[in-house]
Amino acid sequence: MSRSVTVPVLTIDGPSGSGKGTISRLVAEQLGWRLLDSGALYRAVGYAAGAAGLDLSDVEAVTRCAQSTRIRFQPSADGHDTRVLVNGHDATDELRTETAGAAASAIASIPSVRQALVDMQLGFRKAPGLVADGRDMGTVIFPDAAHKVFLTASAAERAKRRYKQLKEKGLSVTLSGLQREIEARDARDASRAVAPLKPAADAVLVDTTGMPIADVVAKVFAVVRP
Ligand SMILES: Nc1ncnc2c1ncn2[C@@H]1O[C@H](COP(=O)(O)OP(=O)(O)O)[C@@H](O)[C@H]1O
Ligand SMILES: Nc1ccn([C@H]2C[C@H](O)[C@@H](COP(=O)(O)OP(=O)(O)O)O2)c(=O)n1
Repeated sequence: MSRSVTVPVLTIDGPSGSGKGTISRLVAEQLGWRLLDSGALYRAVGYAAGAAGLDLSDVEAVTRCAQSTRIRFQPSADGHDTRVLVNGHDATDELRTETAGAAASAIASIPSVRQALVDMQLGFRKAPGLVADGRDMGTVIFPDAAHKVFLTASAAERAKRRYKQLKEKGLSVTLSGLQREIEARDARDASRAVAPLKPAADAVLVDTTGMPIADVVAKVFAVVRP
């Protein structure tokens, strides 16, 4: 058995806007564990492919892009958030847009792109533990994780959360447009042949509709420290 397998992992999967990023960050802080934002990797590849002018359906070109894109997570100067550097460029703000989410979802349906990102994701598993946020953390990347959670919320609530979040960032979005985009992205993520969005058989399902963030954190924390 390799050493990394003994490092505990909490996987947090779920659809867009279910709270994965928020809850993962808070629970990782409480546990003192590392954090893997796997969605940022797919967003970074989608962004790099777009910046290089690639056709996102060109499987070979996008796969080469996934294999060669340098992605680095770095604490911001004030230490309050994490910046994502893509080939040396701070692309954090561009990566959070719904356009970047849609590009990520498109390239994430290519099996060889997913394969290209496996080792990088496994490399985050280091002591004292890892909280891994994504779509296939509990099913494909860390199937042996001791703790698995699948977060959900109604599509209407997830769209409202995303609307508020993007508005606060000064982006021009509409609630109805966002709900359509989120539902289209979830449908694509859930229906793809490889590593579709679905709960692991041994995941604890948490419906966060109407549930305050602190309550979700407490519920997820209790999965690891009952
Ligand atoms: N339980 C909750 N109640 C209200 N707002 C939430 C809740 N969980 C997350 N949010 C907010 O919703 C937005 C999207 O959450 P995020 O963690 O980015 O979701 P995901 O990573 O699943 O896409 C953020 O602005 C976050 O603060
Ligand atoms: N483990 C993962 C993480 C993300 N993806 C794909 C599918 C998602 O629609 C996009 C963006 O993921 P991300 O978690 O950043 O998106 P949300 O914050 O949930 O809206 O990437 C994936 O296929 N597998």
